[in-house]
Amino acid sequence: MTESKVKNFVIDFDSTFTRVEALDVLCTLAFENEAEKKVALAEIERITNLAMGGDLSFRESLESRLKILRANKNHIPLLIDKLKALVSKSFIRNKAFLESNADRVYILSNGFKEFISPIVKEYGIKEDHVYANTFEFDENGTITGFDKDNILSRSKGKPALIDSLNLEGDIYVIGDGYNDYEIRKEGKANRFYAFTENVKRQNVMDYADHIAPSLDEILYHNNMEGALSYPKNRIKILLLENIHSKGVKIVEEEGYQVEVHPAGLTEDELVEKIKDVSILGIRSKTIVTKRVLDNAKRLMSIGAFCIGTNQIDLTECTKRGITVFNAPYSNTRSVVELAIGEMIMLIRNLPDKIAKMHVGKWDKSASNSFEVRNKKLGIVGYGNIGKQLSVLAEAMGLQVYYYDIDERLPIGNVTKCNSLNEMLSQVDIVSLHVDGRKSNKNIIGKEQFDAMKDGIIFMNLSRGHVVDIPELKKAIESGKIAGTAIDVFPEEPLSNNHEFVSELRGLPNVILTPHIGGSTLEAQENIAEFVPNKIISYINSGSTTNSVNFPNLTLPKLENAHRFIHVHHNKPGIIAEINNILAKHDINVMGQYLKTNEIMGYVITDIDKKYDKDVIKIMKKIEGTIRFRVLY
Ligand SMILES: NC(=O)c1ccc[n+]([C@@H]2O[C@H](COP(=O)([O-])OP(=O)(O)OC[C@H]3O[C@@H](n4cnc5c(N)ncnc54)[C@H](O)[C@@H]3O)[C@@H](O)[C@H]2O)c1
Ligand SMILES: O=C(O)CC[C@@H](O)C(=O)O
Repeated sequence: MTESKVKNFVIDFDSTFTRVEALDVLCTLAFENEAEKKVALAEIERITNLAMGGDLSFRESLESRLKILRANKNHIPLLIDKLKALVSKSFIRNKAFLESNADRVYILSNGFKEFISPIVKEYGIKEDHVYANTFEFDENGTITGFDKDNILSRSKGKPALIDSLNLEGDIYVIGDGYNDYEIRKEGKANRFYAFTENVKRQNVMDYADHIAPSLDEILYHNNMEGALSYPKNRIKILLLENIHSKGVKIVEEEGYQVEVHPAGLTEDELVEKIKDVSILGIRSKTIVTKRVLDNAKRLMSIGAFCIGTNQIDLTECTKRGITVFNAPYSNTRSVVELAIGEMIMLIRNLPDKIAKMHVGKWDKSASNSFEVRNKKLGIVGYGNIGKQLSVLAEAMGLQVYYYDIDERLPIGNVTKCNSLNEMLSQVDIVSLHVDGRKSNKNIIGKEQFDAMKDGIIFMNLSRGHVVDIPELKKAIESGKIAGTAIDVFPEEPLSNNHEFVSELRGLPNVILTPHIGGSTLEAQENIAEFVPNKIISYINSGSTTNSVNFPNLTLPKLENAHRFIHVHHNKPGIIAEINNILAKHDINVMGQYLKTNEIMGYVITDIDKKYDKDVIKIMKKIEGTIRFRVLY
């Protein structure tokens, strides 16, 4: 068929316009007895799938399903109410499109007019554009069958009906079933979109001209203005390092194309993978280098599903207008609880005692075993974790000291120290909670171990590179350190299938844990909810609340406006230039928000719906522009 400018959209109803098969819902209404309902529903679903996959004629499938149903006229209003709440999300979103294109939108269904018409009417679809079967009832109102003369009740009814309509222009069929594809197969449509928002049938997708996970995708594919400036299914998100299923579910429900990988990736692997990725989700193992970012042409945002962001080249992200989000508090408590547990284990000399028990040695003695009460705990890095640790430690009777490079408000009765060595020389237990900045490499080395009291308990649950490991080993072997807990290492295996290699293996009274300070189910679940929601809010509205590298702007919801998002190098005059361009094009500004940091400026301008599209090209050309995006 040749393509014309007039586009007619022929839309299936069950599992396309609505999220469900209407007869399945009718079945749940018609059967009161649960056991019967279950059996009937399973049989109806089986028959529906046979027909939708093209393995059973539609007439046979309809007859069999209605026989099982034994539904009544009274069920129909209830069914309509249920279905109204089950319209597909992208159809609800694009109601305005359906209304304004009512002359070119048709519903073509093997379902029943009695419930389809009242539902689609609310979306502006005309009564005489609805083609479907009609029920037959007996004198008691029981549904006994359907109008056999209706062309749609016959096999290949859909192509025959379209043929009879003699529509002017192109015909684009949108549906989830083989019978929808048949219209194209019979040469009665220009294009068949396999609609997969609700169900995915491989044998239908295989025949499609285009697979459409939403109506937004179809409108975008046809260059038609829908509710979204960019369909979500075109946004690919790559989630690495076993991110909690809750996070995966959130981004799937948002409509993104999701790829999940259980382990971290090497730089080479990531360089390949990142090419078509718009959002990257990682934890602490994946190193996002400049080389990775050079290959990340579509990357808009990175989610660190953890606290630390030292594994990401933040400066390079900022230069490219890529936002980075993390979960700054979600696993704080988990780390603190582990630190408390470990300091008690170590001060009682438990790791060695436990190991002996496992080889049959009974070593009951109090030597080298102490209480933590009244001991002095030194915290290096008095940030979120350091502070929370100090609160719990004080509650257990420890005297807490801290050292931080920045000014930090002491909480409770803690003592602030003016230098690291001053603190190290007086405490019995030291716990590191500094951030992972590069300059923190080996902040604990020979000099610091020498400054410590003999028999100290030493713990690092922050970042591996902050401790000089060979010097730590010497301090353990010399007895300077009586007990050690290390959760983080300069080199960590990429996955559980790789060996853990460290010179700390096998040393006395040493607890080695595989970077699990934040690995509790509570923390992982919190993180998996927090980070995706920040990213989604950024993609949908431009809000950068809690971003690690962008100026933080919390924006109002976009309503009845277009939003221009302009990211630029922080230099004078850009906002004036933006506003001059808008004024020259007679664009009415409804709101404007600006925030800068030392590297970049972030300007959001909400404008009236109608504007000259050329302005987009001009905005992108403003000198110093890093990224420009339009939202509606
Ligand atoms: N083991 C785990 O599983 C796990 C879990 C969560 C967080 N972490 C790590 O724990 C660390 C602390 O996390 P947080 O949420 O408390 O971070 P935070 O940013 O709130 O606190 C870090 C503190 O360290 C201070 N600091 C930085 N360098 C210092 C130095 N050289 N000397 C003294 N103080 C210094 C900072 O000023 C800040 O107050 C981070 O490295 C984080 O990545 C590890
Ligand atoms: O879960 C992880 O991989 C990292 C945990 C921790 O180091 C963090 O930075 O939050």
